[in-house]
Amino acid sequence: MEDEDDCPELVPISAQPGPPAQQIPVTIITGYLGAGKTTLLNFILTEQHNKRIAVILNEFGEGSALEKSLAVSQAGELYEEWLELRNGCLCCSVKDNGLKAIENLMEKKGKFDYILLETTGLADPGAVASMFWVDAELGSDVYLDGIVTVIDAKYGLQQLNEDKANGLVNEAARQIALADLTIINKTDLVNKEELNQVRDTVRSINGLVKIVETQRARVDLSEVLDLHSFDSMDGAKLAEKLELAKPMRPHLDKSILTVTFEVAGELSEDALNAFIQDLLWEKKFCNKDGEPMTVIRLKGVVSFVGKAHQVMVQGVHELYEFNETPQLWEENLHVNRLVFIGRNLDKDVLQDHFVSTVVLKAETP
Ligand SMILES: Nc1nc2c(ncn2[C@@H]2O[C@H](COP(=O)(O)OP(=O)(O)OP(=O)(O)O)[C@@H](O)[C@H]2O)c(=O)[nH]1
Ligand SMILES: [Zn+2]
Repeated sequence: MEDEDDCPELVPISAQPGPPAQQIPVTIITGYLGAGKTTLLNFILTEQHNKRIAVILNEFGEGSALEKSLAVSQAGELYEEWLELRNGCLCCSVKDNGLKAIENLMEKKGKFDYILLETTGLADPGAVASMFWVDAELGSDVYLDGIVTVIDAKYGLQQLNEDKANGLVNEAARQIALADLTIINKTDLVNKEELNQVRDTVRSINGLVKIVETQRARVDLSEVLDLHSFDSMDGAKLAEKLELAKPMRPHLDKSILTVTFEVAGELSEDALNAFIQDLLWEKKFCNKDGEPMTVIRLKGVVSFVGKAHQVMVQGVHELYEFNETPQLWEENLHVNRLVFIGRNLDKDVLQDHFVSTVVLKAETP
């Protein structure tokens, strides 16, 4: 990790619990082509609310120098601003230009309360998410609040089932895997059975995700904004969410699924770092068929030896961090809860390895 050539994004970061008060939340809105992302953004922008919401639309065309429209809404009124992105790709340019532009704009126009960022239908929201996540830790004005994935009730299943060449992960499934909230939209186009199937499939991929169902993406704003999915406020909710994540049979071939386990005891922080790095970076773990495990999203609440407070684990692709939460452990009740969303995951392999290498002081609950 001292190696300058290493990608700096791979360095684990420890930070203070919760977002600093002055930071502005960013919610990433993703979803396959035509699912209803723009419909959702337009709905949010024109709804009456007391927030000044800025929207970044990532719908760029060809070419190098680009201007992007930045819609800002306040109390149902829309303003439009332009921000310049030099490279065609939002992922590469937003870090330098996009955030700068947002900061400049806020200097001119006053602070926004909220930023929504729509990614293109085929984008990997993980790439965009990790960028904001790291930047927030570097003292940026913004922090990542959550990833919202819109799925088409009628065509979503088909999109999730599409096989990708070379064993690549299907984008639609990846978007569901990373989601903190999934909006199943266009429920007017399906019957109850079809809707159940979509819901079950979403749940089988991502055992933690919150699901809402909409027509024309009309959703209660409180369901979408301020999810706090990446800060320590999420830790307390994890036990609750795990109740949802009952083991489900995968619906799709080679599909992404959720694996969770609970292990009582206190952990070695170094060993957990090694375990996660072997899993995320080195891809050392394989399932029983010898296929390497790929983790797309990782969450957990863990107990480190000598730490009275619960520690939240968060991971997106190869980036992860530990955050100490304000929550204290009860004596002899250190229940470590871990959630992995990804491909070729085998619970027994993961749990056995975790128990034998990471747990320092075991407990029998
Ligand atoms: N029947 C029906 N159509 C909808 C609903 N929501 C959105 N649409 C339509 O679906 C189409 C696609 O919606 P968009 O909001 O543009 O989808 P998007 O995800 O932003 O699409 P891209 O940016 O092209 O990936 C539009 O014609 C919408 O009017 C719905 O609930 N029911
Ligand atoms: Zn759109």
